[in-house]
Amino acid sequence: MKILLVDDSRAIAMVMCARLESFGHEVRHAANGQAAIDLFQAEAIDLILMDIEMPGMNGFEATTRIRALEGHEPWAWTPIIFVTATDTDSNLVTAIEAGGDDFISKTVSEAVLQAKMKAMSRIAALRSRLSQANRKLQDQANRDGLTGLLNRRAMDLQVDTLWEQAARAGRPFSLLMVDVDNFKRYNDHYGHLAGDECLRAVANCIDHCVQHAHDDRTALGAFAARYGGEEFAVVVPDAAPGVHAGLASSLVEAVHALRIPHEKNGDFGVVTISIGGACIDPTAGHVKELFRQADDLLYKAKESGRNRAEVC
Ligand SMILES: Nc1nc2c(ncn2[C@@H]2O[C@H](COP(=O)(O)OP(=O)(O)OP(=O)(O)O)[C@@H](O)[C@H]2O)c(=O)[nH]1
Repeated sequence: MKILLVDDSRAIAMVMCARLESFGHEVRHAANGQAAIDLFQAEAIDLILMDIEMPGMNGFEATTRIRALEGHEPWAWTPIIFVTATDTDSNLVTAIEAGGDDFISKTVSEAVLQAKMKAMSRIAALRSRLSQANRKLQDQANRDGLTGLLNRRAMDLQVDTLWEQAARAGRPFSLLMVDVDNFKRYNDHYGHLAGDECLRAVANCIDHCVQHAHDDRTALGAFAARYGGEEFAVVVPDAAPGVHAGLASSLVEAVHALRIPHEKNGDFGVVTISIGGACIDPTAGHVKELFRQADDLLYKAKESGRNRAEVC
């Protein structure tokens, strides 16, 4: 384990370091609370042994601050054991209240010190596995099972946040509604499984283009989501004028260029998409208005012959 030892006494720290290193641990030493926080932020620490009385920031305050830092990351938790010369009841209570997990005396025997750390590292490992599993679950809950894009629920949540940010910054907000053309006929002709495969390929193509626009900074922060069925949404939260129109055209071209056969898609002969795109000033309208405008324009793109984008 990488252990952060926080103690203002150089002599005690040297003895402790030697003991811990003899158990096979890697030790970092901080001489006060602030130095401990700096080291905690700079390195991946597995366990903290925290002194209480120190000049400047004491161990209780350092612990409270470390817990606050961990609060920004769901499920983050580093075991903190207070090590003190005065193991009074009130010190113990304050230590636990500050976010500490255990309390040992500076004169603790080697066997007890080693056993305590073993127990804490076991809990920390369990917690870390739980945290990974939760992150994975959270990610799965946000993704559409077929295409791997963000699902509608996750998109709605992101749009709410990004919309408010754009309103505060006075930036325009764009949305593209993307729909696969004559997709019912595709399913009817090639079968539902082939339809699934086709949706995956189209989603992948859209995602790739949008990611590219994000990476080359023409549409920073843009992302694609599966809106439902054979419909996708592309959110462009920070677009310079005309960016959403350019992105819409490139999506139409890119999906056409996939050349996925679709005999029942009019004269096109391949899978195509239609797009309705809108851009509005968030301070002057409601997000529902953005979706309504994009939907109306998607309808217009369908009416005008499909395989095209209608954008305002
Ligand atoms: N294979 C497959 N089909 C889906 C999925 N979700 C929706 N669909 C199908 O998508 C089709 C959409 O049909 P419509 O809404 O009539 O639209 P369309 O045939 O694409 O016609 P236009 O939009 O007017 O070009 C329906 O047949 C749905 O069953 C899916 O996950 N997999």
